[in-house]
Amino acid sequence: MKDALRLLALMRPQAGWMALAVLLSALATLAHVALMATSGWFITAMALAGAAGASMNYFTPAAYIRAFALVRTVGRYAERLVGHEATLKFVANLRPWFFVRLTPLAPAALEDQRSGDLLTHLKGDIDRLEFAFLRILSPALAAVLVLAAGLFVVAAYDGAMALVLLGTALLGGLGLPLLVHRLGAAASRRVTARSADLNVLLVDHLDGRAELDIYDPGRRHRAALDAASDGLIADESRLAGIAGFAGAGVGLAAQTTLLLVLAIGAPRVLDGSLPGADLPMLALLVLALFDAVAPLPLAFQTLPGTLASARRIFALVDRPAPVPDPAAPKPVPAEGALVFAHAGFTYPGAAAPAVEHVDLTLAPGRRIAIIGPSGSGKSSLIALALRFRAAEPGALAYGGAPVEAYEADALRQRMSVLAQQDHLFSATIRENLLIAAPQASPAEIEAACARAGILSFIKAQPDGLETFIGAHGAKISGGEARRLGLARTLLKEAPMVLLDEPTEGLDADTERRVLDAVLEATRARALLLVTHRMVRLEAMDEIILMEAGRIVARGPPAEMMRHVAVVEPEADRLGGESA
Ligand SMILES: Nc1ncnc2c1ncn2[C@@H]1O[C@H](COP(=O)(O)OP(=O)(O)OP(=O)(O)O)[C@@H](O)[C@H]1O
Repeated sequence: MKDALRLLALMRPQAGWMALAVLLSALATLAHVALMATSGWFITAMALAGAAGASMNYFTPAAYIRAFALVRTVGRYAERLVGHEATLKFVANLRPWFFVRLTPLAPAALEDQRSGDLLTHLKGDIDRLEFAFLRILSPALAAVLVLAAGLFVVAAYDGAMALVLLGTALLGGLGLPLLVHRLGAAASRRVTARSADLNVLLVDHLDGRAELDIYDPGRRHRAALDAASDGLIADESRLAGIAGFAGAGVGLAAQTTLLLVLAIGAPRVLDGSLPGADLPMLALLVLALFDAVAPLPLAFQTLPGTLASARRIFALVDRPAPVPDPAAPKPVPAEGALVFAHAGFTYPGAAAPAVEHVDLTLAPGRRIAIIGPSGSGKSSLIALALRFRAAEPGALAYGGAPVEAYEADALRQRMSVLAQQDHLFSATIRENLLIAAPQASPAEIEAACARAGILSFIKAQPDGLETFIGAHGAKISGGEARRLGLARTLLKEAPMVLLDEPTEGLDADTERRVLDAVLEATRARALLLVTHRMVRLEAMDEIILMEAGRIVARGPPAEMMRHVAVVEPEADRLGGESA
């Protein structure tokens, strides 16, 4: 119920359009009902007049019939137009509403999302919410209006007929939908959950198809995918069966009403208390009224799945942002020192802190290398710098003010970052580069690519910068992808450059050349270099050695190289377990 009310509240800005759509829908259906009733009356009256040899004015009823037909057609058209306008306006608000709430959650609060889950939220769940008005709310409200008007008219002719209509309309319009809801609620909710599960399995299956070929010859993953698909098909078949049963039920209710109206009206026609032409009019009127009832079972059937989608969406957007932005953010200074003051951080649910008591100042022009074994907290420091995570305990400051005083996105504009798992888009090399600097000139692009050691590769491609690199850079090698990511990082003119393992996957020669170029390109900027590899560290101002989240040693290169040599005789293998 809470979810339904919240969904209705989301629709409130479009309430005017939606009310108009409901009114037009009711008007079009009522015009249809009136058309049927008048036609029934007219044909019978003409037949009776003909049989009696009397003459009658057929201009007026014919004019009514034309008018009702016109109103029905124009009404339906206008109802579709206004209904879809209302839905489109709702959609136009709903998607940004979702994105605005989703963006601050990324990446920290979305880590537990399964691959493909977000896609399901965006596609299946949001789509279901979009149609909540057209498929559920509008038919239900229009049916109430149409049936109330129909009952009023029928009651004016015959109370018993009105009671019959009330009973069968309640059966067909409420009893049957409730039964459909009861029979199909679990399946409808399962369809929502199973579509999500199927998407997750499918995305995993496609992403990991090479690993599955190697490690899953028994095709267990494929079997799970098939089982999920079969489950979904079974539920959808069940819902289709129930929908068919409901359609037949509404038809039965309509025909039964027709028969009962005839049974009640026939004696009255015979005793002269009801004009002969009025009986077919009433019979066709009640029959046509069931047009308003027909969509209700499906609306009730759709309801649980729609509410399940609403619940999934609300559960996601209600997650607290890991690092909320301030209400009145300060402008971020163009340059400044990034200071970690006794900073610590523990991942939710983790037994031990990933970062503990870190003091560090990354001032303009300063170069700091962070080294340490795998899992020692190096990347977590970068996550703190980027405000993807908030330090607790301790604090971070930039330009003299706590980082919490700034909007996180604005602060990130001062940084250029090569993440450990840098994302390459399914796009061309040029498009991937321009994400960092949309205005970059061809000369700047070329310079960044040359520094990252990827220029000759790009030039060797038949399509050059227009080469399409595939999903996650699947069409280029790991080392090429790393260098492309680095070129993108160097293209952005930010005062702070944070590089997490920039030369991972490069051979020793290329590594040295690339690092020299990086050091040259970032000469006037602040550089934080996270690395396992002891290459060109002599060019750093400070080297920090981390272990288990703590800084265990720090100092200028000459001193630290000796220290590292003691800590780790094979310095190039700092990532090993023994470090
Ligand atoms: N998103 C996360 N959720 C929970 N724990 C995490 C998460 N990311 C990292 N950790 C844990 O935090 C600790 C520090 O990880 P971090 O990635 O900062 O280490 P690292 O020094 O960068 O390692 P590597 O050199 O292997 O990249 C590790 O124990 C790791 O398992």
